[in-house]
Amino acid sequence: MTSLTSGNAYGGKYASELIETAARIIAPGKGILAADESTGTIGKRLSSIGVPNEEANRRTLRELLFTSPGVENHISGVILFEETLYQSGSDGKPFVDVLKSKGIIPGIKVDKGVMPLPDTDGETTTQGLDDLGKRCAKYYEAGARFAKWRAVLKISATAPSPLAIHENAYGLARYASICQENGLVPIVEPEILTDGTHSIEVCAAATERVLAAVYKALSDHKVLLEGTLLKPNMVSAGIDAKPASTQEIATATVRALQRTVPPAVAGVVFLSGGQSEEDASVNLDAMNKLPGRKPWALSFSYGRALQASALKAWGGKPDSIKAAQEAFMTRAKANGAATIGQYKADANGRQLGHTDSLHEKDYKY
Ligand SMILES: O=C(COP(=O)(O)O)[C@@H](O)[C@H](O)[C@H](O)COP(=O)(O)O
Repeated sequence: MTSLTSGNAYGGKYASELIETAARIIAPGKGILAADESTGTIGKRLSSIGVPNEEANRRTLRELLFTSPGVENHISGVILFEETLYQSGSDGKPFVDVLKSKGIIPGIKVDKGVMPLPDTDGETTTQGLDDLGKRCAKYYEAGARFAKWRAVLKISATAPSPLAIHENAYGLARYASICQENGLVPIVEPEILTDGTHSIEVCAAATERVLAAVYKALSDHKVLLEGTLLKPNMVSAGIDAKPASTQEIATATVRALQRTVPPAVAGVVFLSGGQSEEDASVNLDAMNKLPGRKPWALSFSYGRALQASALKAWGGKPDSIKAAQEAFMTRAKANGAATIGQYKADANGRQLGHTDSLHEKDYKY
């Protein structure tokens, strides 16, 4: 019989392990916590609650998330920033071991941020390929089993331009290939920002063009799709346009995926992209409730939409850690239910602040 890893795809020593890791991450009812904010970004989050951006405070925030009672019931993987991969909790236990002891898979952000593409309308390319193989090998050794690389695209009269689409698609594909050679499941993240006044149809067309280019590039680089995850934006109207309905977002997003993402891809883990916590849950739930062909798991890899209420509830106060953990678990549970189309919208969401927009203009770093 032909093996799963033959054909035009990576079939090296990690092939079966990659397929297994990806399958564990997209277990029904579970998804990914993106806790990979770089030092600058976490600084913004901490300053919003009046907490200084110091290693001890970054550690406390991450520790409260990773040790929330029952976190393993809804979270299958956590994306870490390099500092956190090598950090230990207040009891001296390495965070990697804390996660592994709960059956949660540690992941690592490996991109080094974006650079402008000259002569474009503020478009960018992502950096970090040069020493990536060495870094992936080191991260695997440290316990990471998946990785994340974020390409950032935008919508304007001229964007996403053919140059930005090509450059970012091939950057993602090269990254994915290097990850697989080193045993890490690549999360392929081509994020189209929501900034703008464009309609949902414009976003749908741009998302389809970008995803089609990404899968052509992944094929050219012989990436084993079964050992990858896609982290796309949901298809929606621009932040300054009339908002689309939940049903419109769910339908347009699933249609864009159907048209461009091969069934071999293990799963799709959406980014929240500045949606409110409640919208991120409701939209994911609506996609999973939609009838029609969906050969991949539809799950989450949220940063802001999993952490915003927890951050507020914590406020940097030791006495509020339990309250912060409860707030985090409320969102983790909601999104876990949404992965199987069983989330019931939160009637109290407005009072609790879960419906506040988490959008940040021009979210690059
Ligand atoms: O992709 C992500 C999804 O975040 P989101 O759900 O949109 O808040 C995250 O991993 C972000 O990329 C991460 O929080 C950004 O941190 P920086 O790399 O900007 O510091």
